[in-house]
Amino acid sequence: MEAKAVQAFQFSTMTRSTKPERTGPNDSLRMFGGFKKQLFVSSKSLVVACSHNNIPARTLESETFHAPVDENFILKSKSQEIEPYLNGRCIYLVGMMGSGKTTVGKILSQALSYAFFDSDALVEEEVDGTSVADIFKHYGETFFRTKETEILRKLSMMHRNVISTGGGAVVRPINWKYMHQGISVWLDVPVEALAQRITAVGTDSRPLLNYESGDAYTKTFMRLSALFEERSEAYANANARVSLENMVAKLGQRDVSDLSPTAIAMEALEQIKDFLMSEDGC
Ligand SMILES: Nc1ncnc2c1ncn2[C@@H]1O[C@H](COP(=O)(O)OP(=O)(O)O)[C@@H](O)[C@H]1O
Ligand SMILES: O=C(O)C1=C[C@@H](OP(=O)(O)O)[C@@H](O)[C@H](O)C1
Ligand SMILES: [Mg+2]
Repeated sequence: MEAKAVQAFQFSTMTRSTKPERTGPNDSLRMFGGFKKQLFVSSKSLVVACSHNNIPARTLESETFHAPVDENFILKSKSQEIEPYLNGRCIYLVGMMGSGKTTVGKILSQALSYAFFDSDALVEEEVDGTSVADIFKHYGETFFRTKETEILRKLSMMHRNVISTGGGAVVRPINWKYMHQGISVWLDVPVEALAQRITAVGTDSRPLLNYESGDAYTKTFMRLSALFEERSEAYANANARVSLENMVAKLGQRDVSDLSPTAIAMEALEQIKDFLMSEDGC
């Protein structure tokens, strides 16, 4: 797909949330830390009308996940706080299969009014709509990785995108050359939770998980554990890290399964803010 086509693709598929309409006359001052930026926010709920499907939404939806308005209010406020400091740089989500890159990426893109791309989907498009599983089956993993690198090269020339990468993108150093044009965020999810999520939806779409014997969960857990062992150092190259285990401790939640994709998106913005401040030497 030529860069021009990718740009055209961006505009044809871009789903930008429209500017939020604030409600309530009594704006109250609420200091959001970080860049000592004062954000006047309405004391009432924030109605976010998403252009996606032209359905005015009281909540941002990502597939089957709905977040209460207050979570979206905070998400939008945090994104407005850091957006000026991003200077249009792309956000790359990295992490193991099942870590929520695609789900959280869509939510982040809406909050930042960025376009959203899933690198797997772009690879499939590049191979005439062939699924990732069939690309692995008919052309092999090396062919897939070459296409993945080409897609990341083209995306690195664009701005204002949230890009959910495939779980193996971190393995090739050349891919980091492209992802470091933007800001990379590692969604660090315990392998047990990954195995539960992927077992719930099946492993057919993830060809690297179809080798172990045993029941679906055990097979998936064993394979993910082996992959994580190989890759954990590569994921640590990311500029920012969202540790769901740290979130559980910080928020006093019982388990990582209690963390909604929107809450994880908020934490991602928090970690991006910390990275930006470290860049500024704050
Ligand atoms: N925070 C979450 N809590 C529970 N399930 C989640 C969460 N985030 C994603 N999922 C589910 O986990 C599966 C994998 O999510 P996905 O976004 O496809 O991950 P990735 O792109 O990293 O492989 C999907 O079924 C998705 O609905
Ligand atoms: O971890 C991996 O090597 C892969 C992860 C997949 O993407 P998700 O992380 O979105 O499942 C997809 O790129 C392919 O099956 C390879
Ligand atoms: Mg994905």
